[in-house]
Amino acid sequence: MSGHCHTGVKICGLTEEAGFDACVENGADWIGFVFFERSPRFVTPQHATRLAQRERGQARTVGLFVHPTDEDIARVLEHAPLDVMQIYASDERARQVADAFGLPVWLSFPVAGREDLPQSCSVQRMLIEPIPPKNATRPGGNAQKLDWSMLEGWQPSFPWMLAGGLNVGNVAEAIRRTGVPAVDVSSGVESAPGIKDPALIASFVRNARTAGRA
Ligand SMILES: O=C(O)c1ccccc1N[C@@H]1O[C@H](COP(=O)(O)O)[C@@H](O)[C@H]1O
Repeated sequence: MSGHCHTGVKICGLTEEAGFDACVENGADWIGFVFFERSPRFVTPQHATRLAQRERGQARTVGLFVHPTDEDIARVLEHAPLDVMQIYASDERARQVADAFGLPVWLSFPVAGREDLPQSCSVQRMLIEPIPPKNATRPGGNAQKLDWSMLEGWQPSFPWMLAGGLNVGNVAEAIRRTGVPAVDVSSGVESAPGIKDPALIASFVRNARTAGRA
């Protein structure tokens, strides 16, 4: 399944200038900053701001939060110019965050099977990804792939995005099989945890765009 003219691409977990610039040069739609201290991609709000102040092209910035308090979010927004907040939280808490901060919110939504897929979306977008492994130290960014067969024929009426274990070699197949309108990647475009590889970013964006047009 496909037929989209533009598959949205988010590159998540930028920590350094070369990776950030590669996102911009290759036309990524969203650039993600991880505000979760136990991640190898963690950045302070000040560091994210310094990166975001570089040329941003068409890209918008996404701040990733894991079960944040309002204070956690406010502390980041004091410095970092975010366009979107991606959060790991309950549906109700995500709605509260959207109301409190007036920014678009994407809700990370881990699923194990087709029966877990959301029926509705009370924020701006649902980010569908796998449930993390039992011993994982973070809820995402584990290079773990979802079983895409559960998404075949799924056509929700709300915006969604696919994350988890995507890379240069499999993103086109993921888009073709699921018809997903936007994809999100972190580990798959890295040379080491937290360090993005500009050449992999270029190939990932190109492969996603080509598949979306097919
Ligand atoms: O990237 C992280 O370190 C991270 C930490 C905590 C929560 C989420 C995190 N990443 C998100 O998970 C997806 C999938 O990552 P991957 O491509 O499988 O490595 C990533 O795009 C982030 O949105």
